Amino acid sequence: MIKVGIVGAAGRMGQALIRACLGTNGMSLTAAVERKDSPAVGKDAGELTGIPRLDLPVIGDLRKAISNLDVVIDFTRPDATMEHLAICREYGKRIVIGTTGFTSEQRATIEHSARDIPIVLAPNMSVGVNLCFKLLEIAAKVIGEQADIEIIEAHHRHKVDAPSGTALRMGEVVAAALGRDLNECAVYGREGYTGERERKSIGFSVIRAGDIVGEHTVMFADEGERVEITHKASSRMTFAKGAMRAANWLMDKAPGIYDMQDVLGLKT
Ligand SMILES: NC(=O)C1=CN([C@@H]2O[C@H](COP(=O)(O)OP(=O)(O)OC[C@H]3O[C@@H](n4cnc5c(N)ncnc54)[C@H](OP(=O)(O)O)[C@@H]3O)[C@@H](O)[C@H]2O)C=CC1
Ligand SMILES: O=C(O)C1=N[C@H](C(=O)O)C[C@H](O)C1
Repeated sequence: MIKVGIVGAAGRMGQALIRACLGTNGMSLTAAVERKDSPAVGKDAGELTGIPRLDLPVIGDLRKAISNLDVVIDFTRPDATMEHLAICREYGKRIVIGTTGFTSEQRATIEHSARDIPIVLAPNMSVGVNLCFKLLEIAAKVIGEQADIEIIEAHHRHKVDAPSGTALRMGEVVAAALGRDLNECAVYGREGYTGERERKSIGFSVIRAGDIVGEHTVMFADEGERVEITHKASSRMTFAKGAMRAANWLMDKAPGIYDMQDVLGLKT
């Protein structure tokens, strides 16, 4: 059995991850971790998730469990993930990171840590979104040069980072396929007297509303026609199952940084 520790256990994703872990053959939920002052600490991980008792109390410090884990799954906040990553590195443990919103310095630290431990880092663990990344590469190569490219994403009212990690990755995929640098061509929202659209810009629009789980559209708009590639998640279980797949895949991997394209065998 693969011994799994879930950090951010009381969160929206944490609860889905607990259910996904319990439903995955060969995986054993060994630790459920929250921040140390969370009201969830001490509560039963099953009851917290709305399922029967697991007799596994939520703990407030990953260090208390790390020696007994094979892999840590972290969907929390960037600063918290950096702390958990440091603990995994110290103890030589694998980590699957689903958190989004890292600064470029934090990303560099994650990449540096991958010299010592195997890491899956992916802004979206659903199969469908990862398939969309491949479709976007094709679309960008076929019509990207002449089309105006706009990325629109919508998420629930509680989401704290924008644009979503997935939308940013979509932008990176499209920009790379066209030989552009996203840092130079991205336009994040428009307001006031903007002037005409820059030909080679990639625009981002963000919606935060209600309980939307996660929706992404990339629009390639030419004159006379447009192509839209859209993904709509209707349940967080799609991300949670992807994270279990990533954790299982990571078990025999050497230290390094991997993403869901590696896990799903989509790298060309
Ligand atoms: N890669 C993917 O496929 C997906 C990625 N995500 C990303 O996952 C992250 C979490 O999303 P979501 O579950 O909706 O957010 P939530 O706010 O619901 O959950 C985050 C949890 O992490 C907890 N937390 C914060 N700090 C710590 C800490 N130091 N130690 C342990 N736990 C901590 C929070 O506790 P508290 O609330 O008490 O602060 C909270 O329970 C986001 O970055 C989101 O973008 C989401 C879905 C899919
Ligand atoms: O915060 C969320 O909910 C989600 N975050 C991820 C992102 O930022 O891309 C993935 C998913 O869309 C849900």
